[in-house]
Amino acid sequence: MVNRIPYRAGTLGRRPPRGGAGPPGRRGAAVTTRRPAGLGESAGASGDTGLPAALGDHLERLAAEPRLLVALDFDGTLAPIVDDPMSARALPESVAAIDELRAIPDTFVALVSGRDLASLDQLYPGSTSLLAVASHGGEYRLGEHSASEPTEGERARVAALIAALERAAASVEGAWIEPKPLGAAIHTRLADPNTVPALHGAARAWIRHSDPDLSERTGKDILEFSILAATKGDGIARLRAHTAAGSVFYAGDDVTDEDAFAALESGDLGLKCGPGETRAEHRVAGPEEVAAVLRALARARARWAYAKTVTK
Ligand SMILES: O=P(O)(O)OC[C@H]1O[C@H](O[C@H]2O[C@H](CO)[C@@H](O)[C@H](O)[C@H]2O)[C@H](O)[C@@H](O)[C@@H]1O
Repeated sequence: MVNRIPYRAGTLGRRPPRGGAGPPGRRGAAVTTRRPAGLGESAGASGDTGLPAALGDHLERLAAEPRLLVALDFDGTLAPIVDDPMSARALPESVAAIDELRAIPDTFVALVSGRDLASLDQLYPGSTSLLAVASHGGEYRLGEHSASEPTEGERARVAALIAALERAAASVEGAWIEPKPLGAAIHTRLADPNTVPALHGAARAWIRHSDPDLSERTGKDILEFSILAATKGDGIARLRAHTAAGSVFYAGDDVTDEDAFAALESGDLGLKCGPGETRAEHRVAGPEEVAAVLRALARARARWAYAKTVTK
């Protein structure tokens, strides 16, 4: 039986099973803390940041942008991947750099996540004072503006989806369902990988038969379905328009972040975190290295802001 213990007080939620449900060696395996090629090496490194020269130069150019948007994926980018999604936390070094950035005039920081807005707010202290795009572009909070609540009909579709996925996951040890306001996700990080294709097949068969208009997304040990087809690329476009930013920095680690990278324009900076195919221009090894990049960007941006005040 799948473990289904409520884990989010006051909202729908499930906690993944604890204690050895997963295949050997899976726990924590996704986090890479290795120094990326070029980071900390002198050859080709940029100034005193230790970053690869191309990345360091690009950060310097971005730092001098009159209006800058820094948009950041949460899981796997700010927060190392963990077994229990509600235990994920952004690295303190990244939070410190974000706080520095958001204090600089004409510098906008946004979280862009597949999580729903409520869970993002629960995990990231101070998130309510940042711009946010959640549910892979389906929910957002841009100052006064936020996405409308799902209608009664949409809620009924989501409830039917959740019930179907829970039925499908019930017999798969280690699999569990994360409900969201606009859909639901099947988590299989703790399941035997051999059991996953049949579970995904059963879910997709129900969707084909019962609600073929649902959109599907894949990610790290996760398969998600939503009543909205919005993407993180839509989120970037919305954020760019809202902030009137001249350039965008975006960092992300997973498949759905590719939609955000695809929405970047000339001069913007895409940073892929970790392995895997990407259309991002730059790459680092993991969340620790993302923190180093954010720190470098915050310092460069602060220098730029200071220089602007003294030359006025
Ligand atoms: O867009 P993101 O902020 O990266 O969110 C993507 C999904 O993140 C969460 O799942 C992932 O992280 C979990 C915690 O590290 C991990 O256990 C899971 O295997 C990953 O897929 C979150 O639970 C999902 O709702 C997000 O869509």
